[in-house]
Amino acid sequence: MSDQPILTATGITRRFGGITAVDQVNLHVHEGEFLSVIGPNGAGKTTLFNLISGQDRMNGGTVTLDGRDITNMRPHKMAEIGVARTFQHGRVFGNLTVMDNVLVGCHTRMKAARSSVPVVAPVLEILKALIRPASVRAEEEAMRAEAREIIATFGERLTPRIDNPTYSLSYANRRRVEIARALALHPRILILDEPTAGMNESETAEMQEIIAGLKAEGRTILLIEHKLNMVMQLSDRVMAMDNGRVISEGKPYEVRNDPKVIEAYLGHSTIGGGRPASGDPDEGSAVGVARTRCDAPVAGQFTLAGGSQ
Ligand SMILES: Nc1ncnc2c1ncn2[C@@H]1O[C@H](COP(=O)(O)OP(=O)(O)OP(=O)(O)O)[C@@H](O)[C@H]1O
Repeated sequence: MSDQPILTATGITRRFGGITAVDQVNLHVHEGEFLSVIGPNGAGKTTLFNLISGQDRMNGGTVTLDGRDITNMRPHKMAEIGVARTFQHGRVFGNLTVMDNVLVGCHTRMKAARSSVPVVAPVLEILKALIRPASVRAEEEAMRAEAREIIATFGERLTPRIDNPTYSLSYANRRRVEIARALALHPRILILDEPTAGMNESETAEMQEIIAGLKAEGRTILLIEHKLNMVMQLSDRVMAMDNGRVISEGKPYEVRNDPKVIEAYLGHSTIGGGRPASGDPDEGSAVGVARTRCDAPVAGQFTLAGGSQ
């Protein structure tokens, strides 16, 4: 792992009306590091990832990638420079085939490498598409070969369905396609938002194996995940959030055993989501909405997940 972080987020803040969903959060990830972000529902994890990857605009703070300021950069530009992400509920192009979804990732990468001279570059692109010289055909074939290789990472789940439209796939398979498309970007950093949400036990185990494989390749990965066993096994470092703030950070077992983290999962009975913008912690309760914790870790998972290393 290198000394310099690839990605650094400093003082990230996002308010929604009176709620501070992400409050002065600092985060850094080193090359080849696997960082997981955990926390109860409404802690601000997805909002934080949305801000880092350009899906949402922050009220304050900065993000740098390889030292370059990418604060509030548009998502397609983020993708071009190697910030690839998947979404909590999975997003694929339903009418495109598995292959074409993955090719979208490849094309984004190629586009980033091409000239962006106004007028001239688009005209050249159109001419090449019409004439299709040998170099273009070779490039397309190379991209298809690469896409097939990436799809093969998911074994027999996707390869037999490579020419099927993704709307016809199972939910789990659509999530696999989403990761395949992200990998086609050759990302500097791969951001996974609950990649196993809605999956059964065996699908979860399979996905964990694939993510472990990506980690073994030395990829830099940011993960949000409620399944703590998975977090414990995959992560180099864990950051726990609650009410928009980082409440604990460190080795997986340190964070898991941190009383503040246990309290965050067990101690709250009400939620307004983020910490009230006024800073008054009692105001959150005033919203008076029951905390939805359908897939949040429960007490048992803290003790089940590997004792007290
Ligand atoms: N677009 C939005 N408009 C208003 N409030 C929002 C918006 N997005 C998020 N929030 C609020 O911000 C807070 C943090 O939400 P966020 O989805 O980031 O939490 P989370 O930790 O990812 O939760 P979960 O684990 O349930 O996905 C919540 O109170 C949520 O209701």
